[in-house]
Amino acid sequence: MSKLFRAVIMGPPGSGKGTISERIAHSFGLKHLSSGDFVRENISAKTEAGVLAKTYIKKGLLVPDHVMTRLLLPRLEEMTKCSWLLDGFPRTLAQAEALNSACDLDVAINLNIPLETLKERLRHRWIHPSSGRVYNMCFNPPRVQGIDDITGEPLIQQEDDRPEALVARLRHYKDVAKPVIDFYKAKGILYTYSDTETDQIWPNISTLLSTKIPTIQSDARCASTH
Ligand SMILES: Nc1ccn([C@H]2C[C@H](O)[C@@H](COP(=O)(O)OP(=O)(O)OP(=O)(O)O)O2)c(=O)n1
Ligand SMILES: Nc1nc2c(ncn2[C@@H]2O[C@H](COP(=O)(O)OP(=O)(O)O)[C@@H](O)[C@H]2O)c(=O)[nH]1
Repeated sequence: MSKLFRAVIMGPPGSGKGTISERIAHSFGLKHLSSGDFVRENISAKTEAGVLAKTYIKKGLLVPDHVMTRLLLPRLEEMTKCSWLLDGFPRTLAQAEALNSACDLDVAINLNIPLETLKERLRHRWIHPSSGRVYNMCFNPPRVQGIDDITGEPLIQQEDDRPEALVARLRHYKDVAKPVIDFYKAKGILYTYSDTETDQIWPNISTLLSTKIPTIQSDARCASTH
């Protein structure tokens, strides 16, 4: 009997969610769903939820739960034949509860990375805004400094990746993420990884997923979005 695999990945800004999600998508053929990318797509397409979301993001605020769930859940409901990994959602307990009513998760990956490491990584993070591709000038630099490998377009640094902004973002993250972590712990699906290096964490995540995913038939595997 084929079974679809559903996972979420959580962690503070800079913890490596995007980087690890790409590795998981590539190695296990899951679809990587980035909630940040969904938000950006909706803003560009000027959908009702996108227009609303933009008013919050412009002020540096999180998009309210009802807007995020309105934006995300219909997309998930379309993916009835796909195994997926959701990155950046849920961020709050209300989002986790809404997701729980829509589908059963198999695994919640939680990245627990020291503050100093996060600061250092985000200081060197460069982004290709239209695709969401992420680089790090030390860990995975672009081929040409300041230029996206695929499109040749310029890379940018995000204002809120500055160390001063990061401390406030992290404090907020801890407050809202704690109940979500407890929610998944109580369900028995939480897997927490603590280290300063993605390359140390990755083999452990890969081992975990190898034990969970072989039962999934190949027709339930979907290509990555990137
Ligand atoms: N559950 C979510 C997901 C996203 N967003 C909004 C706020 C973010 O500023 C924006 C982009 O989301 P990303 O996850 O791409 O970006 P961040 O910079 O917040 O995340 P990180 O630094 O963890 O990669 O979308 C939100 O409010 N709630
Ligand atoms: N030095 C270093 N940088 C890393 C490591 N893992 C990820 N990065 C970089 O750190 C930044 C944050 O990673 P990202 O995947 O965007 O994290 P997210 O905010 O949780 O999605 C990016 O610039 C990555 O390229 C690592 O092990 N070491």
